[in-house]
Amino acid sequence: MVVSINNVSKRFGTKEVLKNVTLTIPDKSIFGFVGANGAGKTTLMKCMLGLLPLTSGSITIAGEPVTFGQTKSNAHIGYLPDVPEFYPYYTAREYLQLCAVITKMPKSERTSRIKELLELVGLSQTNSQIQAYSRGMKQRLGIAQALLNRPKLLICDEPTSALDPVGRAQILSILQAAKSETTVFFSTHILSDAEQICDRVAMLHNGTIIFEDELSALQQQVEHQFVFTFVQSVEQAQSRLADLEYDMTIEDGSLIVKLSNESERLQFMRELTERNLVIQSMHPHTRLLEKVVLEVLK
Ligand SMILES: Nc1ncnc2c1ncn2[C@@H]1O[C@H](COP(=O)(O)OP(=O)(O)OP(=O)(O)O)[C@@H](O)[C@H]1O
Repeated sequence: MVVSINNVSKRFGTKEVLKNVTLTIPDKSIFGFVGANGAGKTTLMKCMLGLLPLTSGSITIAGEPVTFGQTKSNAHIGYLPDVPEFYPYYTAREYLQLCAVITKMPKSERTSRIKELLELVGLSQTNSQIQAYSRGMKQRLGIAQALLNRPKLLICDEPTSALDPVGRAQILSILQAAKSETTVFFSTHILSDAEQICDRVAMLHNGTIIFEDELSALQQQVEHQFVFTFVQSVEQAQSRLADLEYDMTIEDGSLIVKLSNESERLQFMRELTERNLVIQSMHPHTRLLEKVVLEVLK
């Protein structure tokens, strides 16, 4: 386990922001840390970086206990804050060269590591100064900087939140590629981002972890579920199908039906035709985290 968070609580005055949080993060995985704004995600990340003292509990990173202030454990961490700051008049290459000097990277490694990282984040062909960068480009440079010294853990605070869909997709694919050399821990309030790349997901709600699981285990919960909308109202459709023994529920104006195999799906289509129900749309259920979250919070 690269990270072990044991019973961590954090209070600001009388306000308890983290309540007995326990999490372990396996090596070389992508761990999605999901929660609404204000849930306490940044607070936990700052605790992992030794930037905030814990009220109680303990955290270990790569076997090293985290202490408040100058913590040795930070030697194993690369960190991308939600709004990374750079020297605006440098190019990406110059900036990474400066970081390599500051962090005392051996000279013999610098050129090849910087080349490798610029390629990873798609900035190898960009020679403009950072001041001309889009938000997405700055986030990508931030990832390159965080990965420079081959950390065992990459922590990213809401790396996709401020980006358009293309920028978000680029960041997600970079994080996925980074997994071959490090463990990625990233926070987000965008459930579909976590769903796309995470091996494991934990959800923080009001300072408490309300679920934590392998994404594949969550996926099983919605496997074989299909979402139908009809020309008729969903209530009408449900009542016309009421005599059949399908597992059906209504969600947001759609009918969710469990159809476990091809013959069940074909039979269901026949039933729809026989009952004069006209399909407007049909697709597999994919919003699984949203569904799990709604169920947990019910
Ligand atoms: N230094 C502080 N003093 C007092 N309260 C704080 C402090 N830092 C954070 N908080 C409070 O703790 C709660 C959790 O904040 P935090 O920034 O950890 O949430 P978050 O999940 O990262 O949300 P966001 O996505 O909006 O950043 C918020 O109510 C915030 O106001």
